[in-house]
Amino acid sequence: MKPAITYELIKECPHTHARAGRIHTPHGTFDTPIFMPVGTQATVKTMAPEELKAMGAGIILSNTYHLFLRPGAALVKEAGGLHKFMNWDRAILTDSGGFQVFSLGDLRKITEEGVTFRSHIDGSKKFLSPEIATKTQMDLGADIIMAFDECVPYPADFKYTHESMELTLRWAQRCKDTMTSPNQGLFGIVQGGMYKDLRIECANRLVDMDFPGYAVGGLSVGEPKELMYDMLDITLEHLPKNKARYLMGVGTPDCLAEGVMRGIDMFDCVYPTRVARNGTAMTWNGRLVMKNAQYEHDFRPIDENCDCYACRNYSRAYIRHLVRVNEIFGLHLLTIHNLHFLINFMKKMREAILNDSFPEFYHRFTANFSFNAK
Ligand SMILES: O=c1[nH]cnc2c(CCNCC3CCCCC3)c3[nH]c(NCc4cccs4)nc3cc12
Ligand SMILES: [Zn+2]
Repeated sequence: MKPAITYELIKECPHTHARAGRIHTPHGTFDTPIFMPVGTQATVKTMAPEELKAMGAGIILSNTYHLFLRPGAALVKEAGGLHKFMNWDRAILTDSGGFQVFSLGDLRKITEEGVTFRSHIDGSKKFLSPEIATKTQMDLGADIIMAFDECVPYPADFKYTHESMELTLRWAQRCKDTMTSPNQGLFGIVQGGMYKDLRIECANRLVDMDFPGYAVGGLSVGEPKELMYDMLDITLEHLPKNKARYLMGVGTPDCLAEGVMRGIDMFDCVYPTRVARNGTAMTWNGRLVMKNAQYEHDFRPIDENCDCYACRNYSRAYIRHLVRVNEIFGLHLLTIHNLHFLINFMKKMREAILNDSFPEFYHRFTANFSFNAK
C-alpha cells in the first residue's frame, strides 16, 4: 500500500547535503525546503487561509496540546476534522502535544504510561499517552502526525538522556501500533540529547521501525548553535535520504540556512508570527522595531524589495501608528510581512539549489546576514 506521505528528491546540491524536493500528502504536494507557519489554535494568528495560500504556504502546523484542551478533538472531529474546521485544504502537520506538556515544568509527571499534567487553563488534571496523543491527532485529521516523545531539556546528563531516549523509542512503537488510518503519516522523532552515540543509536532504531518521515528533536533548546549543528550532522548521517527530514523548532534565518545546508527539508518556529505580535518586522538588514520614533516620518515600506501585501500598500509610519495605538491590523500586516519573508527565503534557497548556486547563496547570505537573531 502506498504510504500517505512520500518524499520525492528533485536535486541534491553537489559537495553539500542541501537538497530540493517535494512532499506528497493527501492534501496536496509542497516544495521543500519549506518553512511551516505555526497555527497553534487552529489558526495562523490573524491570517486568513487565502492569504497563506497567496504567499505560497503549502503546509501549516497546528497544536495538539491546545486543541486537546480547547475545543477538544471530539468537536473538531464532529466538524469534519481540522481541514474543514479551519477551512484549510492544503497539508496540516500536528505536533503530539508532548513538547508543551514537558515545558509545563513541575505541573507534570512522567511515567512509562504517559504524562499527567495540569491544564494551564483551569488547572484540572489531564493525561497524555502515546496512544491518546496519536488518536487525538488522527481525530484532528492531520496529514502528518508526530510521535509522542520526550524532548530532553538542555543540559542533561548521559544517564537521564539515555533513559529518556529508550522511553521515547518505546513510545514511538506504541504510536506506530496506534496508527490505523492509511491517509495519515506518522513521523518518528530522533532524540539523544547532545550525545553523538545516543543520537546515532536513536536514529538507527527509529529507521528500523520504518517511518514515512523523521524529525530531529531535542535541539534548539538553549544549546550553543555550533553544538546544535554538530548534533544535526551526526543525526542526518543516519537518516535515509529518500524520506523527509524535519528539524523541530527552528528557526531564525541563519539556522534555516545551516539546516538546509545539512539536508533538512522542513522547519517550524513561532518566531515570525511571535515577533510580529511584538511589533517587529524581519528584514535582510535586521529587525525593525516599528514603535521606534525613527519611523514616525518614514513613508517607505518596511522593505522596498519586498512584494508582500504590507510592503506594496503601507508605509513604516502607518504601521508604526497602528502598533502604537494597538490596532490589530498592525499585527496582521507585520505577520503577513514576516511570514512572507521566511517563506520567500526558503523559496530563494530552493531556487539556488536547483540552479547549482546554493553555496554562493549561502556564503553571500551568511556574510551579509546582520540581524542578531536570538
Ligand atoms: O524534541 C522535540 N519534540 C517535539 N517538539 C519539539 C519542539 C516543538 C516544535 N514546534 C511545535 C509547534 C506545534 C504547533 C504550535 C507551535 C509549536 C521544539 N521546539 C524547539 N525549539 C523552539 C522552542 C520553542 C519554545 C521553547 S524552545 N525545540 C524542539 C524540540 C522538540
Ligand atoms: Zn513585506
